[in-house]
Amino acid sequence: MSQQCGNSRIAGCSFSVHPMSDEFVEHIKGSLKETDTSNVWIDTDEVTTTVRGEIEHVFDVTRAVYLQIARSGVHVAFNATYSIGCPGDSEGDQYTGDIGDPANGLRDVKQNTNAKFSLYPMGGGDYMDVIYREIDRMKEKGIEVSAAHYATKLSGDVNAMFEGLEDVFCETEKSGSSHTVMTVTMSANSPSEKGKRS
Ligand SMILES: Cc1ncc(C[n+]2csc(CCO)c2C)c(N)n1
Repeated sequence: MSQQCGNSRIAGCSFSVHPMSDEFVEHIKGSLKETDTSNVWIDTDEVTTTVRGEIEHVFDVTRAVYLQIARSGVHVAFNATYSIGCPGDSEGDQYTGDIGDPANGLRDVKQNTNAKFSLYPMGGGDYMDVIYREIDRMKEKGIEVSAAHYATKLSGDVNAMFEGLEDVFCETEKSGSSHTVMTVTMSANSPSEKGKRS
């Protein structure tokens, strides 16, 4: 595999979903099958799925896989690392440019979700200013925001959450970060949500 950075601003995400159910294999394989992945380069192995392409398609696909499972009511956890700037290879470069609109719907599914995210704007200077500015952007999306160690905690509607995170990622990139990394951990239908006790 080439270790050279590609020239294109291809985005990517390595992510996993963990449904807390005996039927986890069906949930994982089913969600990947139900999701339209035609606008991204995709590879699934025993640990994660990696998607690469334009930012809007990377977010559309990761949101859809998570939502396919979350909307069934099963408790599901999601872990993702989004990156743009120095992918280290050029796999998927054919998925860059104007290749169409996001292919997955599910935009009107109403589902509450809790998450923590961490933003790493590299190479632009003033990284803490960028992080504080982008946390405020999540508040403007109507997402409840609170502090956590090494991350920011988020709570709210899942589609607003993904929209906000996509905006954060885009705006960080646009405002001068040469390599942006964002980690997200998310959970839906957690039993500990009810009354926040267990
Ligand atoms: C999005 C996503 N991609 C891959 C895995 C890894 N994985 C764990 S069990 C399983 C199905 C049986 O092979 C797979 C592919 C994951 N958890 N989530």
